Amino acid sequence: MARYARVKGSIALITLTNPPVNALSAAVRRGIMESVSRALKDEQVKAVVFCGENEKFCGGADIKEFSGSMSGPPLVPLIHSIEAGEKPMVAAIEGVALGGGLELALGCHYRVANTKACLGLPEVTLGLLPAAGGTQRLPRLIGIPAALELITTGRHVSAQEALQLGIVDQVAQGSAVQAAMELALSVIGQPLNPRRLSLRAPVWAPDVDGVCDAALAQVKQRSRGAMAPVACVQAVRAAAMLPYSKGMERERQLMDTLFRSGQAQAMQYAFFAQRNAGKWSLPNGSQWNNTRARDVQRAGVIGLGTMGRGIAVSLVKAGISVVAIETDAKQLESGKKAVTAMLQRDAQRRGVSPPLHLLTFTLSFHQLRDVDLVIEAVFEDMNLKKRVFSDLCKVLRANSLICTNTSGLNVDELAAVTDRQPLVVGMHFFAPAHVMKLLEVVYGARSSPEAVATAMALGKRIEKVCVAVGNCSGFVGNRMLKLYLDQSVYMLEEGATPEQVDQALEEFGFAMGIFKVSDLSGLDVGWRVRKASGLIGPDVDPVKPSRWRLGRRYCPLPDMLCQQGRFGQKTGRGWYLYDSPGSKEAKSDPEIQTFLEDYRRKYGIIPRRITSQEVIERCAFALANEGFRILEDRIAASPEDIDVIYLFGYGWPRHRGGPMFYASQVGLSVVLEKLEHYHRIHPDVPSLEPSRLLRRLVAEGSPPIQQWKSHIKNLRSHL
Ligand SMILES: CCCCCCCCCCCCC[C@H](O)CC(=O)SCCNC(=O)CCNC(=O)[C@H](O)C(C)(C)COP(=O)(O)OP(=O)(O)OC[C@H]1O[C@@H](n2cnc3c(N)ncnc32)[C@H](O)[C@@H]1OP(=O)(O)O
Repeated sequence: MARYARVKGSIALITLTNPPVNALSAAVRRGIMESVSRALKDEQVKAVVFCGENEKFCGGADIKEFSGSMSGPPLVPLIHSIEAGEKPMVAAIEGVALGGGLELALGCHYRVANTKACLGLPEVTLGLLPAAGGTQRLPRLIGIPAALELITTGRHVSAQEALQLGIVDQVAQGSAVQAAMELALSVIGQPLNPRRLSLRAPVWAPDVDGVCDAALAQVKQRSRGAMAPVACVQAVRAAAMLPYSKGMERERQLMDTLFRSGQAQAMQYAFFAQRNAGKWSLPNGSQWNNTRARDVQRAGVIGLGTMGRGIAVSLVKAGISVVAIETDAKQLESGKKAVTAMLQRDAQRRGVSPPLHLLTFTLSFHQLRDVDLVIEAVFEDMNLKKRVFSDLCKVLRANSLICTNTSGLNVDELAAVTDRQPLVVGMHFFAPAHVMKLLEVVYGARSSPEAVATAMALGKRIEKVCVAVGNCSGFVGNRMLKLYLDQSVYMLEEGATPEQVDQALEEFGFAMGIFKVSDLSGLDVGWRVRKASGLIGPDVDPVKPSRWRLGRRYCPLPDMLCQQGRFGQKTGRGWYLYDSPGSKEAKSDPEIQTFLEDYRRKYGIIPRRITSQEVIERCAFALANEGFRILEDRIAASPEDIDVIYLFGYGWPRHRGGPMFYASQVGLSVVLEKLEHYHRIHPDVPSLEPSRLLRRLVAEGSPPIQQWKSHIKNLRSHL
């Protein structure tokens, strides 16, 4: 899996051949080893150039191999043999040089990239560190601070930035391979020791300890509880303090620990889950590779509130013309100002001009007559949305798609008011829509595969991580979220404080606890939904609202907060206190403590101590349990899809893989036992009753998550 050729008389060209990204599988490593040895032996060969097939240098180690028993020549000695070779070795970097790919290039004596190349050490995003010498060679090449930044973030850099940092020696306008061969010819006979990074002394920098300590504090704050960023700092610190061979030992020890950690498994699972989500399938057998998406050149966006603005920005940035509609001139004007400002800020950051010519702002539905697709983003009200949908049918071309950005309303009910049910799908964006990566594409009972394919392709084009899901109340993400929120507020009733619950969740790895997130999103949003669904009405006692509604336990605490005008950050008060409306720093509010104590007294609840373990178990297992029900109901095609939704839409920590992966990692029988335990204590919370699928999987011997899909297929007929 490496091709050897002699070119220009004296150059050995070694081409890595393992499409699509020339990952360093055992076969590729063997191919490189044999080719290097051949080049070193061949007296005609005076220099060696490495490149990758299809203009992609190398995407790094083959991640799939990490989950099996690794065989073939190990990478570290292989790269060492390249560096130690007595002929100049030049890396010709086109496309990507990532992870082990860049480490291979760092083992070469020279590096040439073409203008489109991108380079990086993204191992940290897989729960690992660059363990083929990357943590020792890169600091010796570009210094401690720059290496720390690249290794702890896993950021990709352009060829131009790589040149400025000193990672590459040259950027070629055309072919990097041609340029590398010319460079190779020009350096024949020159001493190689100064080019061998491993021979360089540890890197001196003023106050190395201080720099590393600051980096450590930063990574701990940024990725709570994640081991890999911490290990990356420790390995780079070793490059500053120790000779190369000792630094390599440290790199290896740290990698061993990470490699065996559940976190690395979780993050590698997340890597593949994200890519598999794009390979959607519908219950009728239509799927990503047998359905054609339609081309979308022009789109309409109805409603320029927070969501509509973000959606319009995302579309325009991808080069799609947008007709943006509002019903009232004042709202249209303020929407126009906001969208324009967002595009201008983005363009300024990227040093380009804002694509404002792609935007039309109008009050008239008639301007939509030529669009290929419309995304409705009006207020979350079924009747209003139905009116918009039937109005759209009067002006749209017969073959234009209608998409709704509802966060949980019935897509079939909306489709039923149109003249084109097959062309109606949900596109559930997350706020702010131009920032958040997740898009749930919701297919209804009558949505055509073509409509789903079109929404998925459009989502990909605007750089979203898209997951196709079935139609049910709340779809996947919000259906599960409801139960997570329920558990959180029940724990407040039972004795916890918002601070305790949030702290437990943040220690688990969430960037923000659930109560801080609720304050950020606005408590009035859920209040309105509960009113619309009939959970709150005139028959509810305003003094002592019932804790039992629609046949199950109900916690009125969030409603009571809203009645006090505590809507969260926007009103300066919610579960926490803020200095002023709109400010972001959450402070404990003694009034909330008193409010909770009064509440418990009123209902005769004796508060008890709730541990962090209970918080995590009740929240995470309630989520996973509903995930199992979602799989039973065929609303999600796989546990991976559910996990991707939680990773990209709900801040689930990546080093925990997602709620379904977490359940598999904890052990399905443990999850089952815990749910049985909590359901016994809280029989009035039906969602804690273990799902049938969970019971079945445990009965089947708790297969690994990768096998659930086939078990679900077999089990479904028995359920
Ligand atoms: C028992 C104890 C032992 C402990 C000690 C062990 C020590 C072992 C020493 C190991 C040495 C370490 C070496 C190194 O430091 C480690 C690494 O290199 S880890 C890998 C680092 N590389 C990456 O993280 C890059 C990952 N890939 C990407 O970011 C992107 O794929 C891309 C390269 C930017 C391309 O993006 P796109 O064009 O958008 O394409 P896709 O992302 O859709 O990918 C296409 C296709 O390729 C598959 N793929 C991509 N990269 C890899 C890879 N590195 N390995 C395997 N497969 C890869 C991807 O899954 C897609 O597959 P498909 O979905 O099409 O099937």
